[in-house]
Amino acid sequence: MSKEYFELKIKPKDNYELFLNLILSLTDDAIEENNGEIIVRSEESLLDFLEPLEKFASAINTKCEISCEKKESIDWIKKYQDSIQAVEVGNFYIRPSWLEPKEDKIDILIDPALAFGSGHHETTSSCILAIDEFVKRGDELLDVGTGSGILAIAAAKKGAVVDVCDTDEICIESTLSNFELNEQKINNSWVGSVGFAKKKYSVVLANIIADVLVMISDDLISSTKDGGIIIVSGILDKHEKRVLNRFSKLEELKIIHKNEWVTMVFKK
Ligand SMILES: C[S@@+](CC[C@H](N)C(=O)[O-])C[C@H]1O[C@@H](n2cnc3c(N)ncnc32)[C@H](O)[C@@H]1O
Repeated sequence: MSKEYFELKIKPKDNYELFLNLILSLTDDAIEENNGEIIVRSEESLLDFLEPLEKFASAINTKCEISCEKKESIDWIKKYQDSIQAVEVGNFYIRPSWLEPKEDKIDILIDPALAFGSGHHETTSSCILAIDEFVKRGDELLDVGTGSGILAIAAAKKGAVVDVCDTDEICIESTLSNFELNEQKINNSWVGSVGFAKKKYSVVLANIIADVLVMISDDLISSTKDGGIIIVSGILDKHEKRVLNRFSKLEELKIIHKNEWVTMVFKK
């Protein structure tokens, strides 16, 4: 991509069609028409157009504003990519594929997409810290509301055997492709919630809003093995007590507060 381009602007008082036809006959570059103004942009110089256009305007006795400016090109893709930052959470480094991995960190690749879960949100990063602390090699784990699959990928990288579910089909598609991108294996996945689980897990994760957690709390508990771990997040602190009440029969292992968000870890 060239660093500069030329922008030619022609705004005739009248005889607009005559100017437009002339421009169309002079250039193959794309032409923008905007409120009676004709704009041509090109990486080639358009300065040579100035004189003929001025002569044409005078020949047909039409007032016309004509200008040609050299402008700096903007690499929009690079600008967009620069706006997406990698994020470091405990031992994990979560990055888009155009950034380099970080030495001594567990690498997670997530490219921006429609599904939630880039690692930047407080709830996701708190869950990752909880996974780092409580998930062990060989754990059988269910990630409920997997979104981009980021938490399940973190758990798989710690050696867990992971199942995922989400009520949104796009999230399951996104999770499957992110598992491939991260060269990780997924054991099972389904569109739907924890109610469709066919076995009990040693770890059950759910980063969903408080109202949904309250609604599915019995299913989350019954899908967890005795002695297993439940990690729930997505809870605004004003709903903390309400969610805690639903898990009050379990042992409370850890409560993580990050800004106004709460993450809870229980043992069944
Ligand atoms: C906040 S996102 C969490 C994404 C990812 N796990 C993370 O931690 O970044 C919540 C996800 O839960 C899904 N979801 C909402 N209600 C659900 C339910 N009842 N059962 C399963 N998934 C649900 C949404 O589609 C969304 O993908």
